[in-house]
This record gives sequence, C-alpha cells and structure tokens, in this order.
Amino acid sequence: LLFGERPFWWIGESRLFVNKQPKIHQFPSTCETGPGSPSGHAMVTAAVWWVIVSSLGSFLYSRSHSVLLSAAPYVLYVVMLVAVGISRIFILAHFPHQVVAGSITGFILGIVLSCRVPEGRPLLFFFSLSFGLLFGALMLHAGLKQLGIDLSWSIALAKKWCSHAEWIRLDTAPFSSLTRDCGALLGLGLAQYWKPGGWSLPWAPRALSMAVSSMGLYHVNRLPLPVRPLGLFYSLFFVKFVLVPLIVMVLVPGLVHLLTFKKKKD
Ligand SMILES: O=P(O)(O)OC[C@H]1O[C@@H](O)[C@H](O)[C@@H](O)[C@@H]1O
Repeated sequence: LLFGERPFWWIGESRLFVNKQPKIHQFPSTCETGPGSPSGHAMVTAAVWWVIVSSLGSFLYSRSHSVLLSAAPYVLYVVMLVAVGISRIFILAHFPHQVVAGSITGFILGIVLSCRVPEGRPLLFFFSLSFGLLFGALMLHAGLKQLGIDLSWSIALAKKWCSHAEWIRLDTAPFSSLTRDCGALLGLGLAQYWKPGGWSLPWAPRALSMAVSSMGLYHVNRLPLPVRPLGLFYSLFFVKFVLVPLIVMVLVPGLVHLLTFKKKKD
C-alpha cells in the first residue's frame, strides 16, 4: 500500500535520462516484482535478527557481566543491516530511504513481536488468522481494483524493465509473500496442535534436529512449482509453507527423539 518505485524501473519510467542513459547493471535478484517501499529484505533481517541478537546479548551479559562482550551481537546486527541495505541499493532493487524505512520497521517489529509469541492458542486462532488475512487481502485487492487502483501495478513495470525475462520470479510477487505468511501461520497452528509445546530435546539431538531441518528446508525451498495456472501456483506455494513449521517443529525433532530414545533403550 506504500507503493514505492524501484530504481531498476524508475530510471526508465521517470524519463529523466532519455538523452543520457546512465550505465547500469542488473543482477538476477534485481527484478523484484513488488513495490519498493519499505524494503522487505531489510525489514525481515532487522526483525528476525533482533530476536536472536537481543537474546544472545542478554545471555552473554548474564554469563560474563561484560558490557563490551554483550554489545558484540548488537554491533554485528548493525553491520549486517548496513550490508543488506547496501546490497539492495547496489543491485538497483531499492532507493536508500526504502532500506532505512525497512530496517526501522523491522527493528520495531522485532521488539514488538518477540514479546508476543502466540503460545497456547487453539488451532482455530491460527486457522482464522491465516484465512482471514488471505481473504481480507483478496477483498481489498478486488475492492481497490473496482476503484481503479491496481495493486499489481509493479509487476507490469518489473516485466517491462527487467533486462532478462527469466529473472522475473513469481515468488517475489506481493501475493506470494502473503500466501507464504498465511501458509506458515497455519503450519504453526498445526504444529502446536499436533505437538503442543514441541519436543524437548537435550542439546546434541537438538543440534542434530536443527541441522537436519536446515537441509530439509533447503530442499523444500528449491522445490520447483508450476507457474501456470496462477491459482495452482499460489495454492502449492501456500501448502509448501504450511509444511515448513511442521518439518521444523514436529517431523524432524520427532524423528530425532525416536532415534535417540530407541538408542538409549538398546
Ligand atoms: O523489498 P525487497 O527488499 O526487494 O524484498 C522483497 C521480498 O520481501 C520479503 O519480505 C518477501 O517475503 C519476499 O517475497 C519479497 O521478494
């Protein structure tokens, strides 16, 4: 809803450079299809890493009582955000203010959301939130279209100005982000429903679970999906992200628990 142009299409669309075209270079990750404001990469990085960094900072302080040591994760956090921001600007996916807006929004989200983990909620909570968001967005899209505002305006611009058609990826479209989040929400609810509180594992099986989950997610993420018809793509994309919390929270730790339990019995 904030819209926001992206440099890789704005350079052509603005018609400011018709007489003197700047020498620009696009990259495979330049051709994002969503609007540019605020930067999603900066926002997600700032939000997710805040949760990790603030816990690590408190942990280090509780063990060492050293302000210097406990400040190290926060310094790394800032360095990482700057690196992500510069890379988004460098590939022409963003203007600097969009990256700054994304980092600040993500930082606030990280603080707010880390205090509000939806623990102990019934499956119905996740189910209604997931489908409510999905249908709410669809209704908003249809309603605004009736008023002459097309929320998919950026996809046409990305297709027009991307130097390689194969760099346009449907999973960067705004509706893909939404289906991904709604799918993950439902998956989180199902995971909590099937294994409330998750598996409590000692550190070694827990580390093994994390390693196996990472490999599992890598492969789930690489699963090629048919891009036509669109409805099929979005449905499969939704299902793919329902699976993510189930793999990480139920399937892999459950298998590891079974294996270690069996080994102990032997
Ligand atoms: O706005 P940016 O930095 O180009 O990031 C866009 C990305 O933002 C993420 O938040 C979305 O989940 C992705 O689907 C999307 O591609």
